[in-house]
Amino acid sequence: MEKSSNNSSSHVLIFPFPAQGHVNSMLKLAELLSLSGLTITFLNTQHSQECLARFTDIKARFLKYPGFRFVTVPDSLPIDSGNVAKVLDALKLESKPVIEKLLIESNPRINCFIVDGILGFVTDLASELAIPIIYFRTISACAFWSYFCIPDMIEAGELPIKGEEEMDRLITKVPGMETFLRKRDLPSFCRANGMTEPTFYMIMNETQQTTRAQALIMNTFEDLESPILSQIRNHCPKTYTIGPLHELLKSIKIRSTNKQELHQSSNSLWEVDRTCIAWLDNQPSQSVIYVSFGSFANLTLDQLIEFWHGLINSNRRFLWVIRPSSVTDKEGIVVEKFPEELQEGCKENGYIVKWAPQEEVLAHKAIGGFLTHSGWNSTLESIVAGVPMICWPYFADQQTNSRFVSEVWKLGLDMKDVCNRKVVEKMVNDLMVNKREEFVRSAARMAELARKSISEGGSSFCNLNRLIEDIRLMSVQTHHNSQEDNKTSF
Ligand SMILES: O=c1ccn([C@@H]2O[C@H](COP(=O)(O)OP(=O)(O)O[C@H]3O[C@H](CO)[C@@H](O)[C@H](O)[C@H]3O)[C@@H](O)[C@H]2O)c(=O)[nH]1
Ligand SMILES: C[C@H]1CC[C@@H]2C(C(=O)O)=CO[C@@H](O)[C@@H]21
Repeated sequence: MEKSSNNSSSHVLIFPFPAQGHVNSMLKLAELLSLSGLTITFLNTQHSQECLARFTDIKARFLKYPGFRFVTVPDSLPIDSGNVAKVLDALKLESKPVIEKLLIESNPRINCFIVDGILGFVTDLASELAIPIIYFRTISACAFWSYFCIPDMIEAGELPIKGEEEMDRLITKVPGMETFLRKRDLPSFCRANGMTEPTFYMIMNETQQTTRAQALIMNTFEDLESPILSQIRNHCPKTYTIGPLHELLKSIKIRSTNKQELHQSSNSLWEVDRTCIAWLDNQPSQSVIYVSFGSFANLTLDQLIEFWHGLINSNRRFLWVIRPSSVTDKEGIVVEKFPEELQEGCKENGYIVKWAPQEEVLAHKAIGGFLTHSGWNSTLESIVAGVPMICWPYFADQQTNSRFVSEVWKLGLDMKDVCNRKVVEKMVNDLMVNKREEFVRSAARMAELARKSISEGGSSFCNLNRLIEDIRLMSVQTHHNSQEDNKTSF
């Protein structure tokens, strides 16, 4: 990546939705842009910033970039999957004055605003000040495209879904997915109970607003989602695919430091328990299934027990991330202490942590499979590591991602809408033993394509350079505009 001698005037404001999957990928983009010499202001909520400061090396890491600074906005509401629309309203209230001040008063002037694709409320503000805005939607292209087609599905009567018996019916109004996308594979908010919620309308509207942005950034790569990307580009012609971002960042950092090995930095909002790496070191090659449901998903105690029996009955080794406060009883009360017999049963073949160094875990030679909620970062991390998946999608984009993992990319099995010990046991054994060969073959092929896309000359590598060049051009343009403004005001 070339550093420009004329960067000082290129100042980018970056603003993620305050949740792990979003902050993680937008920080990676921020680091890539910093490496190219751009000036970056990264806007976090107080809570995200405090967690990052406590549990990661971000302070030291970003100190290396003289043009980089963090700015915080006051906390809104705590994030959970049940109150997304309310969280957004509160975030809007808290962050708008801070953003307005940054856009008007920053020196050097902000000449590009990269905002999370679900925070479109800043678009009017940016456009009033003639500041170019780029959306970064942190989900897959396939999930984005199904959100985008919701108005067409409603018009055709395919939504709302009328009952459970319709769930396996194919959707006809998402171009490119007619042969495999069932109603149950649409983002969870499209389900009967979700469509009455404000979150459904909020996400549908945010997605439609994407066409107002100057450009769209996606953490994906052309070889993975090219037919869907062609559909998206009919509406958002300037779509930069720059994923898998974590691998692109790693390879550019390795190149720029001339080191073969890189100390893995995390962007975790939880404390990472590294003891699991020592445990993995003592396990046979490809023998362990890694189990993690990301940062939003909560399990009921009944579901936890089904997974637990399924894993133990499979006789496979497992490493399981159980986030603090992520299991509740029938009344919705958090369960922190699990039944004794479950803990006993785990001792022989399992290891449990509250939060793992996931990228490193997936790259470990002992890992042979991933039981995942199909969050987009986890899916990409698994693809890069060549690890096949069992998908148990929890909400949002995950329902669509899991369909692509199983039906389109053939990288694993989809356990959507089922949580039963017999099914868990069977799927774990299918993934790890019975059908292993076919999954490992396609996973290795896709990992190779991912690596190609981020290496020099690859699609994501080139798109990142294009993005950087376009941001530099924006700074020339906004500089010119502000001089014109000054002329008229004098
Ligand atoms: O023990 C753990 C568990 C997870 N992670 C990391 O946390 C991130 C989790 O991201 P993701 O897999 O995308 O899941 P969520 O945190 O649930 O992400 C939210 O944001 C994503 C991006 O928009 C969406 O795709 C998801 O559906 C949404 O739930 C990944 O980078 C993981 O490596 C760890 O480091 N350690
Ligand atoms: C808070 C969730 C609602 C939808 C968001 C999203 C998206 O971009 O559509 C992905 O996953 C979740 O983190 C967000």
